[in-house]
Amino acid sequence: MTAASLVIAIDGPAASGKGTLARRLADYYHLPHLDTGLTYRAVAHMLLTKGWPLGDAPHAVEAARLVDLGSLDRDVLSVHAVGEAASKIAVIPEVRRILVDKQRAFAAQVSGAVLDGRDIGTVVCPDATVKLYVTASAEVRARRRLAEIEARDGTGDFATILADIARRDERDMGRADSPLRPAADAHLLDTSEMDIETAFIAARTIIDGIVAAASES
Ligand SMILES: Nc1ncnc2c1ncn2[C@@H]1O[C@H](COP(=O)(O)OP(=O)(O)OP(=O)(O)O)[C@@H](O)[C@H]1O
Ligand SMILES: Nc1ccn([C@@H]2O[C@H](COP(=O)(O)O)[C@@H](O)[C@H]2O)c(=O)n1
Repeated sequence: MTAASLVIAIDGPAASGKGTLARRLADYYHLPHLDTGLTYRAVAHMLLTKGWPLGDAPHAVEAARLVDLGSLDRDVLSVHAVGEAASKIAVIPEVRRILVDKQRAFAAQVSGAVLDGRDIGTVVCPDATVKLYVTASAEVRARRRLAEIEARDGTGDFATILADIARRDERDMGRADSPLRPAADAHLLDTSEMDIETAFIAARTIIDGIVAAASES
């Protein structure tokens, strides 16, 4: 195996730190990165902008077809309401099928890629070189999210954020199509007691071990 075929699949619940880790790993291994959550957010954002109900499957499918991976605007899509809406449209199977096709095309680049989301190791890239399932307790995740919000605009309520995270977990883990769960061959990374640097080193240790073992075989 060469670095050219390195596909790193990262899954985990909301605010577990998978995006932060994915960006660090992509930079370190010189790989393109796709935050697949942004693709679901883009669909939700289109529906919200047009005033269409989130349960309106035909319009959601139309919006999914229009998603352009090169034009995902993190600043616009990262607002809380869009994330909530994204987890509601993410239950629509046809929307998932369209977005998964686009995500697979991204993963198929000659260089390899890093993708993070909820179903990367289980559905999008079942043959990924390395699968990581990043998690942390709901309380730790809520604390991190609160710190992030406070750093941005100075306001946030821990209990509300914790309730949001619990609701999002329930929706993402409980849906019928592609529920969030670790792939059978995923490496679990519980970062509850790790800072960002420690989690990054732990992930690299796993990845480098897999790459080295594959190059010896
Ligand atoms: N190991 C860590 N220790 C402390 N803070 C962390 C750690 N990992 C990530 N963070 C911080 O936690 C917050 C959430 O991280 P991040 O956005 O990467 O999570 P995520 O899993 O991608 O979330 P989402 O799926 O909701 O987009 C960020 O503010 C990030 O800086
Ligand atoms: N592979 C994925 C990625 C995301 N989702 C859904 O989108 C919501 C928003 O994701 P963020 O990571 O940007 O917070 C998320 O709650 C999921 O419902 C998905 O289903 N599959």
